[in-house]
Amino acid sequence: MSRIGWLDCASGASGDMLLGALVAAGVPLDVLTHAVDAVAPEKIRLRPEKVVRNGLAATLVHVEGTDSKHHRTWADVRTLLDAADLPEPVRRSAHATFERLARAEARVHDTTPEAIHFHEVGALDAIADVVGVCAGLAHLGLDRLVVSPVAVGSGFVRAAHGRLPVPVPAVVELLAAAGAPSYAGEIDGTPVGELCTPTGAALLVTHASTYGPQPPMRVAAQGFGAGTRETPGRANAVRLLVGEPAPEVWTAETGAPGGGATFPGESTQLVVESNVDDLDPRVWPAVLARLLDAGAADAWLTPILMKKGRPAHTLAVLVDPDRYDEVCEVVFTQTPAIGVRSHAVRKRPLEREFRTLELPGGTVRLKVATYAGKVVNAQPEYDDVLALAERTGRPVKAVLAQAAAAAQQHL
Ligand SMILES: O=C([S-])c1cc(C(=O)S)c[n+]([C@@H]2O[C@H](COP(=O)(O)O)[C@@H](O)[C@H]2O)c1
Ligand code: NI
Repeated sequence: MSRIGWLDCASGASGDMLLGALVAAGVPLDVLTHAVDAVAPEKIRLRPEKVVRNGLAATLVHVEGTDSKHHRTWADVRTLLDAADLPEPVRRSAHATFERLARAEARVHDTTPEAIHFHEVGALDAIADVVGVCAGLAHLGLDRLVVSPVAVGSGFVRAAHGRLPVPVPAVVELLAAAGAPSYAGEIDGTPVGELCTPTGAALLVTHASTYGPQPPMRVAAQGFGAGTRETPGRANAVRLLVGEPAPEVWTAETGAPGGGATFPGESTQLVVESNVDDLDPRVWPAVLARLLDAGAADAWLTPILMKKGRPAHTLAVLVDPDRYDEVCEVVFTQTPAIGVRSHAVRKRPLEREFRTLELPGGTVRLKVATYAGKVVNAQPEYDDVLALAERTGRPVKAVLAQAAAAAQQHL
Protein backbone atom coordinates (compact mmCIF):
# COMPACT_ATOMS: atom_id res chain seq x y z
CA MET A 1 0.00 0.00 0.00
CA SER A 2 1.27 3.40 -0.89
CA ARG A 3 2.21 5.83 1.89
CA ILE A 4 2.56 9.58 1.76
CA GLY A 5 3.56 12.31 4.17
CA TRP A 6 2.91 16.01 4.49
CA LEU A 7 5.13 18.38 6.42
CA ASP A 8 3.37 21.47 7.67
CA CYS A 9 6.09 24.11 7.98
CA ALA A 10 3.84 27.03 8.93
CA SER A 11 6.17 27.54 11.93
CA GLY A 12 9.32 26.74 9.98
CA ALA A 13 11.55 23.72 10.50
CA SER A 14 14.82 22.81 12.14
CA GLY A 15 16.67 19.53 12.56
CA ASP A 16 15.46 18.92 16.09
CA MET A 17 11.87 19.93 15.26
CA LEU A 18 11.86 17.35 12.46
CA LEU A 19 13.28 14.69 14.82
CA GLY A 20 10.44 15.46 17.24
CA ALA A 21 7.78 15.28 14.51
CA LEU A 22 9.03 11.85 13.42
CA VAL A 23 8.96 10.50 16.98
CA ALA A 24 5.54 12.04 17.62
CA ALA A 25 4.21 10.49 14.40
CA GLY A 26 5.27 7.03 15.61
CA VAL A 27 8.84 6.42 14.42
CA PRO A 28 10.53 4.37 17.19
CA LEU A 29 13.30 6.35 18.91
CA ASP A 30 15.61 3.34 18.43
CA VAL A 31 15.54 3.84 14.66
CA LEU A 32 16.96 7.33 15.09
CA THR A 33 19.37 6.39 17.88
CA HIS A 34 20.93 3.50 15.95
CA ALA A 35 21.63 5.71 12.96
CA VAL A 36 23.09 8.49 15.10
CA ASP A 37 25.27 6.03 17.05
CA ALA A 38 26.61 4.67 13.79
CA VAL A 39 27.89 8.11 12.72
CA ALA A 40 28.78 10.04 15.86
CA PRO A 41 32.39 9.56 17.05
CA GLU A 42 31.33 10.62 20.56
CA LYS A 43 28.29 9.47 22.49
CA ILE A 44 25.18 11.40 21.55
CA ARG A 45 21.90 10.80 23.35
CA LEU A 46 18.48 11.56 21.91
CA ARG A 47 16.07 12.33 24.74
CA PRO A 48 12.44 12.90 23.78
CA GLU A 49 10.35 15.11 26.02
CA LYS A 50 6.62 15.73 25.78
CA VAL A 51 6.04 19.47 25.80
CA VAL A 52 3.15 21.81 25.13
CA ARG A 53 3.66 24.56 22.55
CA ASN A 54 0.95 27.19 22.47
CA GLY A 55 -1.51 24.64 23.86
CA LEU A 56 -0.52 21.83 21.48
CA ALA A 57 1.11 18.59 22.65
CA ALA A 58 4.43 18.20 20.85
CA THR A 59 7.64 16.20 21.14
CA LEU A 60 10.92 17.95 21.77
CA VAL A 61 13.96 15.78 21.07
CA HIS A 62 16.99 16.90 23.08
CA VAL A 63 20.29 16.03 21.42
CA GLU A 64 22.73 15.60 24.32
CA GLY A 65 26.44 14.84 24.48
CA THR A 66 29.84 16.45 24.35
CA ASP A 67 31.62 17.44 21.18
CA SER A 68 35.39 17.87 21.43
CA LYS A 69 35.58 19.44 17.95
CA HIS A 70 34.41 23.00 17.32
CA HIS A 71 33.98 22.90 13.60
CA ARG A 72 34.19 20.38 10.80
CA THR A 73 34.73 20.67 7.09
CA TRP A 74 32.38 19.09 4.59
CA ALA A 75 35.16 16.48 4.04
CA ASP A 76 35.17 15.67 7.80
CA VAL A 77 31.43 15.10 7.78
CA ARG A 78 31.67 13.05 4.58
CA THR A 79 34.34 10.84 6.17
CA LEU A 80 32.11 10.20 9.18
CA LEU A 81 29.15 9.32 6.95
CA ASP A 82 31.20 7.09 4.65
CA ALA A 83 32.67 5.13 7.57
CA ALA A 84 29.35 4.66 9.34
CA ASP A 85 27.43 1.42 9.37
CA LEU A 86 24.27 2.93 7.89
CA PRO A 87 21.64 1.61 5.48
CA GLU A 88 22.60 2.96 2.04
CA PRO A 89 19.45 5.09 1.56
CA VAL A 90 20.10 6.81 4.90
CA ARG A 91 23.77 7.44 4.06
CA ARG A 92 22.77 8.80 0.63
CA SER A 93 20.16 11.22 1.95
CA ALA A 94 22.41 12.40 4.82
CA HIS A 95 25.19 12.90 2.30
CA ALA A 96 22.87 14.84 -0.02
CA THR A 97 21.66 17.00 2.88
CA PHE A 98 25.19 18.00 3.95
CA GLU A 99 26.29 18.52 0.36
CA ARG A 100 23.44 20.98 -0.12
CA LEU A 101 24.40 22.72 3.11
CA ALA A 102 28.03 22.96 1.96
CA ARG A 103 27.01 24.38 -1.43
CA ALA A 104 24.67 26.91 0.15
CA GLU A 105 27.31 28.04 2.68
CA ALA A 106 29.87 28.24 -0.12
CA ARG A 107 27.65 30.54 -2.17
CA VAL A 108 26.92 32.74 0.84
CA HIS A 109 30.57 33.05 1.89
CA ASP A 110 31.90 33.15 -1.68
CA THR A 111 34.06 30.06 -1.40
CA THR A 112 33.94 26.40 -2.44
CA PRO A 113 32.02 23.61 -0.71
CA GLU A 114 35.33 21.86 0.06
CA ALA A 115 36.65 24.95 1.84
CA ILE A 116 33.55 25.31 4.01
CA HIS A 117 34.07 24.97 7.75
CA PHE A 118 30.70 24.18 9.23
CA HIS A 119 30.30 25.93 12.57
CA GLU A 120 26.92 25.30 14.14
CA VAL A 121 25.81 22.99 11.35
CA GLY A 122 28.96 20.86 11.59
CA ALA A 123 28.59 20.21 15.29
CA LEU A 124 27.77 16.70 16.40
CA ASP A 125 24.24 17.62 17.40
CA ALA A 126 23.57 18.90 13.87
CA ILE A 127 25.02 15.69 12.44
CA ALA A 128 22.71 13.78 14.77
CA ASP A 129 19.74 15.87 13.54
CA VAL A 130 20.51 15.16 9.90
CA VAL A 131 21.24 11.46 10.27
CA GLY A 132 18.32 10.93 12.66
CA VAL A 133 15.84 12.64 10.36
CA CYS A 134 17.14 10.78 7.30
CA ALA A 135 16.81 7.47 9.17
CA GLY A 136 13.33 8.34 10.45
CA LEU A 137 12.02 9.26 7.01
CA ALA A 138 13.60 6.16 5.47
CA HIS A 139 11.87 4.09 8.16
CA LEU A 140 8.48 5.54 7.17
CA GLY A 141 9.11 4.39 3.58
CA LEU A 142 7.07 7.22 2.08
CA ASP A 143 6.30 7.10 -1.63
CA ARG A 144 5.89 10.86 -1.61
CA LEU A 145 6.60 13.65 0.86
CA VAL A 146 4.79 16.92 0.26
CA VAL A 147 6.22 19.97 2.04
CA SER A 148 4.09 23.04 2.67
CA PRO A 149 5.42 26.51 1.82
CA VAL A 150 8.03 27.19 4.49
CA ALA A 151 7.69 30.00 7.05
CA VAL A 152 11.26 31.23 7.38
CA GLY A 153 10.86 34.00 9.97
CA SER A 154 12.03 37.60 10.08
CA GLY A 155 14.26 39.88 12.11
CA PHE A 156 17.77 38.86 13.19
CA VAL A 157 19.50 35.89 14.83
CA ARG A 158 22.85 35.60 16.59
CA ALA A 159 25.24 33.03 14.98
CA ALA A 160 28.97 32.20 15.05
CA HIS A 161 29.73 35.08 12.68
CA GLY A 162 27.57 37.58 14.54
CA ARG A 163 24.06 38.87 13.86
CA LEU A 164 22.49 37.42 10.73
CA PRO A 165 19.36 38.68 8.98
CA VAL A 166 16.43 36.27 8.94
CA PRO A 167 15.82 34.36 6.77
CA VAL A 168 19.49 33.55 7.22
CA PRO A 169 21.41 33.54 3.94
CA ALA A 170 22.03 29.78 3.88
CA VAL A 171 18.29 29.11 4.21
CA VAL A 172 17.54 31.47 1.35
CA GLU A 173 20.15 29.71 -0.82
CA LEU A 174 18.87 26.24 0.05
CA LEU A 175 15.23 27.03 -0.63
CA ALA A 176 16.02 29.02 -3.78
CA ALA A 177 18.19 26.26 -5.26
CA ALA A 178 15.32 23.79 -4.79
CA GLY A 179 12.58 26.15 -5.95
CA ALA A 180 10.84 25.72 -2.59
CA PRO A 181 8.14 28.29 -1.76
CA SER A 182 8.69 30.29 1.43
CA TYR A 183 7.31 33.30 3.29
CA ALA A 184 8.18 35.28 6.42
CA GLY A 185 5.47 33.80 8.63
CA GLU A 186 5.19 36.92 10.75
CA ILE A 187 2.25 37.46 13.04
CA ASP A 188 0.71 40.95 12.74
CA GLY A 189 3.89 42.20 11.06
CA THR A 190 5.99 41.54 14.16
CA PRO A 191 9.47 40.03 13.51
CA VAL A 192 9.43 36.45 14.76
CA GLY A 193 13.13 35.56 14.57
CA GLU A 194 14.46 32.44 12.89
CA LEU A 195 11.75 29.87 12.12
CA CYS A 196 13.63 27.81 9.56
CA THR A 197 17.30 26.93 10.13
CA PRO A 198 19.80 25.86 7.47
CA THR A 199 19.72 22.25 8.69
CA GLY A 200 15.92 22.26 8.63
CA ALA A 201 15.84 23.75 5.13
CA ALA A 202 18.46 21.28 3.83
CA LEU A 203 16.46 18.34 5.21
CA LEU A 204 13.23 19.66 3.72
CA VAL A 205 14.58 20.20 0.21
CA THR A 206 16.46 16.92 0.19
CA HIS A 207 13.35 14.91 1.02
CA ALA A 208 10.53 16.91 -0.59
CA SER A 209 8.91 15.27 -3.60
CA THR A 210 6.86 18.40 -4.14
CA TYR A 211 5.62 21.52 -2.31
CA GLY A 212 2.07 22.49 -1.52
CA PRO A 213 -0.90 22.13 0.80
CA GLN A 214 -1.88 18.84 2.39
CA PRO A 215 -2.57 16.42 -0.47
CA PRO A 216 -5.75 14.32 -0.46
CA MET A 217 -4.89 11.59 2.04
CA ARG A 218 -6.35 9.37 4.72
CA VAL A 219 -4.29 10.40 7.73
CA ALA A 220 -3.02 7.58 9.97
CA ALA A 221 -0.69 9.62 12.21
CA GLN A 222 -0.03 13.22 13.14
CA GLY A 223 3.06 14.37 15.03
CA PHE A 224 4.15 17.80 16.22
CA GLY A 225 7.90 18.28 16.64
CA ALA A 226 8.72 21.16 18.98
CA GLY A 227 11.51 23.66 18.70
CA THR A 228 13.36 24.75 21.86
CA ARG A 229 12.00 28.30 21.79
CA GLU A 230 8.52 29.28 22.94
CA THR A 231 7.15 31.72 20.36
CA PRO A 232 4.22 33.95 21.28
CA GLY A 233 1.07 33.55 19.21
CA ARG A 234 2.02 30.30 17.48
CA ALA A 235 3.07 26.76 18.31
CA ASN A 236 6.78 26.60 17.52
CA ALA A 237 6.46 23.14 16.01
CA VAL A 238 6.63 21.40 12.68
CA ARG A 239 3.83 18.95 11.94
CA LEU A 240 4.11 15.66 10.11
CA LEU A 241 1.08 13.82 8.74
CA VAL A 242 1.47 10.27 7.51
CA GLY A 243 -1.18 8.31 5.66
CA GLU A 244 -2.47 6.81 2.45
CA PRO A 245 -3.12 8.84 -0.66
CA ALA A 246 -6.82 9.40 -1.33
CA PRO A 247 -8.58 10.48 -4.50
CA GLU A 248 -8.73 14.22 -5.02
CA VAL A 249 -11.67 15.88 -3.27
CA TRP A 250 -13.39 19.18 -3.78
CA THR A 251 -12.66 21.75 -1.10
CA ALA A 252 -13.61 25.35 -0.52
CA GLU A 253 -10.27 26.23 -2.15
CA THR A 254 -10.60 24.07 -5.23
CA GLY A 255 -14.08 25.52 -5.62
CA ALA A 256 -16.83 23.00 -6.14
CA PRO A 257 -19.42 24.27 -8.60
CA GLY A 258 -22.08 26.11 -6.66
CA GLY A 259 -19.55 27.14 -4.01
CA GLY A 260 -19.75 23.72 -2.42
CA ALA A 261 -23.48 24.08 -1.66
CA THR A 262 -25.00 20.79 -0.67
CA PHE A 263 -27.55 19.11 -2.93
CA PRO A 264 -29.27 15.79 -2.30
CA GLY A 265 -27.16 13.01 -3.76
CA GLU A 266 -24.32 15.33 -4.81
CA SER A 267 -20.94 13.63 -4.62
CA THR A 268 -17.36 13.71 -5.81
CA GLN A 269 -16.73 11.21 -8.56
CA LEU A 270 -13.70 10.43 -10.67
CA VAL A 271 -13.38 10.66 -14.42
CA VAL A 272 -10.82 8.04 -15.44
CA GLU A 273 -9.41 8.50 -18.92
CA SER A 274 -7.05 6.92 -21.38
CA ASN A 275 -6.24 7.63 -25.05
CA VAL A 276 -6.27 4.40 -27.05
CA ASP A 277 -5.27 4.02 -30.71
CA ASP A 278 -4.76 0.27 -31.01
CA LEU A 279 -7.98 -1.51 -30.05
CA ASP A 280 -10.06 -3.22 -32.73
CA PRO A 281 -13.09 -0.88 -32.76
CA ARG A 282 -15.49 -3.84 -32.67
CA VAL A 283 -14.34 -4.55 -29.09
CA TRP A 284 -15.36 -1.17 -27.65
CA PRO A 285 -19.05 -1.99 -26.93
CA ALA A 286 -17.95 -4.98 -24.81
CA VAL A 287 -15.43 -2.81 -22.95
CA LEU A 288 -18.09 -0.19 -22.17
CA ALA A 289 -20.49 -2.90 -20.99
CA ARG A 290 -17.85 -4.41 -18.68
CA LEU A 291 -17.04 -1.01 -17.23
CA LEU A 292 -20.71 -0.50 -16.34
CA ASP A 293 -20.79 -4.01 -14.84
CA ALA A 294 -17.73 -3.10 -12.75
CA GLY A 295 -19.63 -0.22 -11.15
CA ALA A 296 -18.98 2.72 -13.48
CA ALA A 297 -21.75 5.31 -13.44
CA ASP A 298 -21.08 5.98 -17.12
CA ALA A 299 -18.50 5.14 -19.78
CA TRP A 300 -18.06 6.75 -23.20
CA LEU A 301 -15.70 7.26 -26.12
CA THR A 302 -14.63 10.47 -27.82
CA PRO A 303 -12.93 10.32 -31.23
CA ILE A 304 -9.61 12.19 -31.16
CA LEU A 305 -6.58 12.78 -33.33
CA MET A 306 -3.71 11.60 -31.17
CA LYS A 307 0.03 12.32 -31.20
CA LYS A 308 1.68 11.51 -34.55
CA GLY A 309 -1.67 12.28 -36.22
CA ARG A 310 -3.19 8.92 -35.26
CA PRO A 311 -6.99 8.59 -35.18
CA ALA A 312 -7.86 7.23 -31.73
CA HIS A 313 -10.42 7.36 -28.93
CA THR A 314 -10.41 8.79 -25.46
CA LEU A 315 -12.08 6.29 -23.19
CA ALA A 316 -13.70 8.13 -20.27
CA VAL A 317 -15.29 6.49 -17.25
CA LEU A 318 -17.29 8.23 -14.55
CA VAL A 319 -16.91 6.31 -11.32
CA ASP A 320 -17.36 6.60 -7.59
CA PRO A 321 -13.91 6.64 -5.89
CA ASP A 322 -14.85 3.37 -4.13
CA ARG A 323 -15.01 1.56 -7.50
CA TYR A 324 -11.85 3.13 -8.94
CA ASP A 325 -9.77 -0.07 -8.61
CA GLU A 326 -12.42 -2.21 -10.33
CA VAL A 327 -12.67 0.24 -13.22
CA CYS A 328 -8.89 0.40 -13.65
CA GLU A 329 -8.80 -3.39 -13.72
CA VAL A 330 -11.29 -3.48 -16.62
CA VAL A 331 -9.35 -0.81 -18.52
CA PHE A 332 -6.04 -2.60 -18.05
CA THR A 333 -7.33 -6.11 -18.79
CA GLN A 334 -9.83 -5.38 -21.59
CA THR A 335 -8.00 -2.68 -23.56
CA PRO A 336 -4.36 -2.13 -24.62
CA ALA A 337 -4.13 0.97 -22.36
CA ILE A 338 -1.00 0.94 -20.20
CA GLY A 339 -2.01 3.82 -17.96
CA VAL A 340 -4.94 5.96 -16.93
CA ARG A 341 -5.27 9.51 -15.69
CA SER A 342 -8.07 10.63 -13.44
CA HIS A 343 -9.54 13.80 -12.04
CA ALA A 344 -12.25 14.55 -9.56
CA VAL A 345 -15.53 15.95 -10.75
CA ARG A 346 -18.65 17.02 -8.95
CA LYS A 347 -21.74 15.00 -9.81
CA ARG A 348 -25.17 16.46 -9.13
CA PRO A 349 -27.86 13.92 -9.95
CA LEU A 350 -31.58 14.61 -10.04
CA GLU A 351 -33.80 12.33 -8.00
CA ARG A 352 -35.23 9.72 -10.29
CA GLU A 353 -37.66 6.81 -10.15
CA PHE A 354 -39.18 4.27 -12.53
CA ARG A 355 -42.90 4.21 -13.29
CA THR A 356 -44.75 1.85 -15.63
CA LEU A 357 -46.49 2.77 -18.88
CA GLU A 358 -49.30 0.42 -19.94
CA LEU A 359 -49.21 0.27 -23.75
CA PRO A 360 -51.02 -2.00 -26.27
CA GLY A 361 -49.29 -5.38 -26.09
CA GLY A 362 -47.20 -4.76 -22.95
CA THR A 363 -45.48 -2.35 -20.59
CA VAL A 364 -42.56 0.06 -20.86
CA ARG A 365 -40.63 1.53 -17.94
CA LEU A 366 -40.64 5.31 -17.65
CA LYS A 367 -37.69 7.06 -15.99
CA VAL A 368 -39.01 10.11 -14.13
CA ALA A 369 -36.64 12.80 -12.80
CA THR A 370 -37.67 15.45 -10.27
CA TYR A 371 -36.12 18.80 -9.42
CA ALA A 372 -37.24 20.80 -6.40
CA GLY A 373 -40.14 18.38 -5.97
CA LYS A 374 -41.43 18.78 -9.54
CA VAL A 375 -41.19 16.25 -12.39
CA VAL A 376 -38.91 17.82 -15.03
CA ASN A 377 -38.24 14.81 -17.22
CA ALA A 378 -40.10 11.61 -18.11
CA GLN A 379 -38.31 9.39 -20.59
CA PRO A 380 -39.49 5.92 -21.75
CA GLU A 381 -36.71 3.33 -21.46
CA TYR A 382 -35.63 2.73 -25.04
CA ASP A 383 -34.63 -0.93 -24.42
CA ASP A 384 -38.21 -1.63 -23.25
CA VAL A 385 -39.65 0.16 -26.32
CA LEU A 386 -37.47 -1.95 -28.59
CA ALA A 387 -38.43 -5.18 -26.82
CA LEU A 388 -42.15 -4.34 -27.05
CA ALA A 389 -41.84 -3.47 -30.75
CA GLU A 390 -40.12 -6.80 -31.42
CA ARG A 391 -42.69 -8.73 -29.36
CA THR A 392 -45.67 -7.12 -31.12
CA GLY A 393 -44.16 -6.89 -34.60
CA ARG A 394 -44.86 -3.13 -34.72
CA PRO A 395 -42.43 -0.46 -35.94
CA VAL A 396 -40.13 0.81 -33.22
CA LYS A 397 -40.98 4.43 -34.14
CA ALA A 398 -44.68 3.76 -33.57
CA VAL A 399 -44.16 2.22 -30.12
CA LEU A 400 -41.78 5.04 -29.21
CA ALA A 401 -44.33 7.68 -30.25
CA GLN A 402 -47.04 5.98 -28.17
CA ALA A 403 -44.72 5.72 -25.16
CA ALA A 404 -43.71 9.39 -25.51
CA ALA A 405 -47.36 10.45 -25.67
CA ALA A 406 -48.20 8.39 -22.56
CA ALA A 407 -45.18 9.89 -20.79
CA GLN A 408 -46.61 13.40 -21.24
CA GLN A 409 -49.25 12.65 -18.62
CA HIS A 410 -46.49 12.26 -16.01
CA LEU A 411 -44.96 15.70 -16.63
O1 LIG B 1 27.92 29.01 11.01
C1 LIG B 1 27.55 29.52 10.06
S1 LIG B 1 28.55 29.94 8.77
C2 LIG B 1 26.16 29.86 9.89
C3 LIG B 1 25.74 30.36 8.69
C4 LIG B 1 24.43 30.65 8.54
C5 LIG B 1 24.02 31.18 7.27
O2 LIG B 1 22.85 31.27 6.98
S2 LIG B 1 25.25 31.59 6.24
C6 LIG B 1 23.52 30.46 9.59
N1 LIG B 1 23.99 30.00 10.80
C7 LIG B 1 23.09 29.83 11.97
O3 LIG B 1 23.52 28.74 12.74
C8 LIG B 1 22.48 28.30 13.59
C9 LIG B 1 22.39 26.82 13.63
O4 LIG B 1 21.82 26.32 12.45
P1 LIG B 1 21.30 24.81 12.35
O5 LIG B 1 20.86 24.65 10.93
O6 LIG B 1 22.43 23.93 12.71
O7 LIG B 1 20.16 24.67 13.31
C10 LIG B 1 21.22 28.92 13.04
O8 LIG B 1 20.78 29.93 13.89
C11 LIG B 1 21.69 29.46 11.70
O9 LIG B 1 20.95 30.55 11.28
C12 LIG B 1 25.27 29.68 10.94
NI1 NI C 1 27.30 30.66 7.11
